[in-house]
Amino acid sequence: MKANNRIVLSSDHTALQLRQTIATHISERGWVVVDIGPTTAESTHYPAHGKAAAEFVASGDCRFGILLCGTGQGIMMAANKVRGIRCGVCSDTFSARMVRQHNDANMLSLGVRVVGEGLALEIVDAFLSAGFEGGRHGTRVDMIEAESDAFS
Ligand SMILES: O=C(CO)[C@H](O)[C@H](O)COP(=O)(O)O
Repeated sequence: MKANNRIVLSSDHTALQLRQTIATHISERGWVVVDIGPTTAESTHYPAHGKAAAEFVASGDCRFGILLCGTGQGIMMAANKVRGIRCGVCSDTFSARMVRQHNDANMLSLGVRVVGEGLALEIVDAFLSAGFEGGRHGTRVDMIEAESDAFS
């Protein structure tokens, strides 16, 4: 398994510029960026990009993933279809911290049509600097990961 300082980045056509800004920002902070595109602003389909990025995280190739689309919602939904992925959309730093501390999220999704660049970078920093608290939150995350009959 590769070192877990790797972060996979992807987006749809709406977010190429912010994706590049985030890539620069996190690489300056010591993360190894695995940017899987897309590389042109041609209209594309977020489910494919969300799934592709999620597979890098689910396989252990990357520790975290950061996804972007217009709202962050669609690409988050696609990522969460991949087993082992816990991806949250965040538009504020509190949620970004809590989705790590309480939900052990391994992917962050951002809406480029929702948050500006400065806030997006603060959200990324909040997400990456927070750690999972475990304990009762671990029990709940285990329930998410268990077969669906765990809820009955
Ligand atoms: O936010 C998104 C999905 O949740 C997409 O980025 C958005 O739907 C793309 O829209 P358009 O094709 O009009 O640029």
